[in-house]
Amino acid sequence: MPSSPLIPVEDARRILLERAQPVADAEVLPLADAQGRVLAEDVAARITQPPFDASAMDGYAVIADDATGPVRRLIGVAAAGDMPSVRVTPGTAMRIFTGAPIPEGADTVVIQENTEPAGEDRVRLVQVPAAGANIRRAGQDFAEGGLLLRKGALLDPRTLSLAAAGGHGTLSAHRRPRVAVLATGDELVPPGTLPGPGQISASGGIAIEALARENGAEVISLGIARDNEDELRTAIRAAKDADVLITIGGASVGDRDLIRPVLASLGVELDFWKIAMRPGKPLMVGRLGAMTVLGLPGNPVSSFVCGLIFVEPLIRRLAGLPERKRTDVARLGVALAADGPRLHYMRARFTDEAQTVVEPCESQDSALLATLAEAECLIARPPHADEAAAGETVEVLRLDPR
Ligand SMILES: Nc1nc2c(c(=O)[nH]1)N[C@H]1C(S)=C(S)[C@@H](COP(=O)(O)OP(=O)(O)OC[C@H]3O[C@@H](n4cnc5c(N)ncnc54)[C@H](O)[C@@H]3O)O[C@H]1N2
Ligand code: MOO
Repeated sequence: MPSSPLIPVEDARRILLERAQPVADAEVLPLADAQGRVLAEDVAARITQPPFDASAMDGYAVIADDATGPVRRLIGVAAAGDMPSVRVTPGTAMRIFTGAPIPEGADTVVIQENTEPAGEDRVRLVQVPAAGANIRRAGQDFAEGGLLLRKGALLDPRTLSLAAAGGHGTLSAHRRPRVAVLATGDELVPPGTLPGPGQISASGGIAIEALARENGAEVISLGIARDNEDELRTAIRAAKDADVLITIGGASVGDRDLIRPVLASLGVELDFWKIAMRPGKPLMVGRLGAMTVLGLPGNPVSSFVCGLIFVEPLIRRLAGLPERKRTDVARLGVALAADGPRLHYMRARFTDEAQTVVEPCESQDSALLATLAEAECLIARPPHADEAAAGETVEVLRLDPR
């Protein structure tokens, strides 16, 4: 049976990504639940921060240019949470703590290390800084009504903290893209179930689900379906609310590779099937209404590499997140043979501390997960690349971008 032409990886990515529109729906969420999401609208400060002139240090609030001399009479204590009611006048000082409002009249704070006791209710100022020192001015951070965060901002620890400081307990964030994942194959048993004769553990789904979550998706796990058209159709129908359906396995040309006919029977329009990529050749991409459908190959390294190259950027686009930069360059520690017609992603490790020299793992068989787990990057060998000598520069994809 003749094989269909393989489409280049870059063309396949373009076709997949140019159609993907960020999820428009938004929901109002408590700050903690909004983590990792993208802000759906501009956010203005509800309050001014700091709300009052506040001391930045523990010490004494005084008048800097006070001609009465270094010894000041103590007139009270200002602690964080208090509003001091007494005014600092020439010759006086108020004990003050970090975060407390500056009392009226005072214009500087002398840190306590630069003072010493001078009898009952008196303090000697050993060194007085210029007026304004150690004071955080009201509104220095932001002012009520000012723009705090722009629509599209990633809600991460820093932006969540800023929103909280600005008086927000909830934020309007975009819904996470919903990604349904279905593993297929009569031979698969769920992780944790010991395989019987002829069976293997379904390891591919957990990787794709984890990768999807890591990139901002909500995962709908559809479990494992047998190689049976009716069972596959029923499982796939359960993905009807998903933005993306990912199947694993059954993508190739064997008699039990049923994904393509099953997707077609459900009305999925295929954009392409089979790409010039190794591993990952049998990848198929299509659409069912607004849902993007990806049929990943079954070999777990193949499905994972397809996950990195296609699933990750797709989900990030849908989630409104910027592309994750994985590409880098490194020098080869060993020579490589010429490449075949497919872009070859070779599991590899860096051999130096600085991660500038790379060597491929010994076996590149796409069923071997131990080499995937120990790999640090994938060497990307372009289709038909000539032999490469040790020392040549190659493109790599970092598995854990730094
Ligand atoms: N005659 C040809 N045979 C194959 C070709 C080809 O072009 N011509 N392509 C090969 C390539 S490349 C790949 S990749 C595989 C992919 O095939 P399928 O997508 O149909 O995958 P399966 O046959 O269902 O499974 C392949 C392999 O992976 C195991 N598997 C399946 N699902 C999982 C899972 N969730 N977790 C772990 N392992 C899984 C399955 O047991 C098989 O061992 O086809 C080649 N064949
Ligand atoms: O392309 Mo398959 O994914 O080589 O193993």
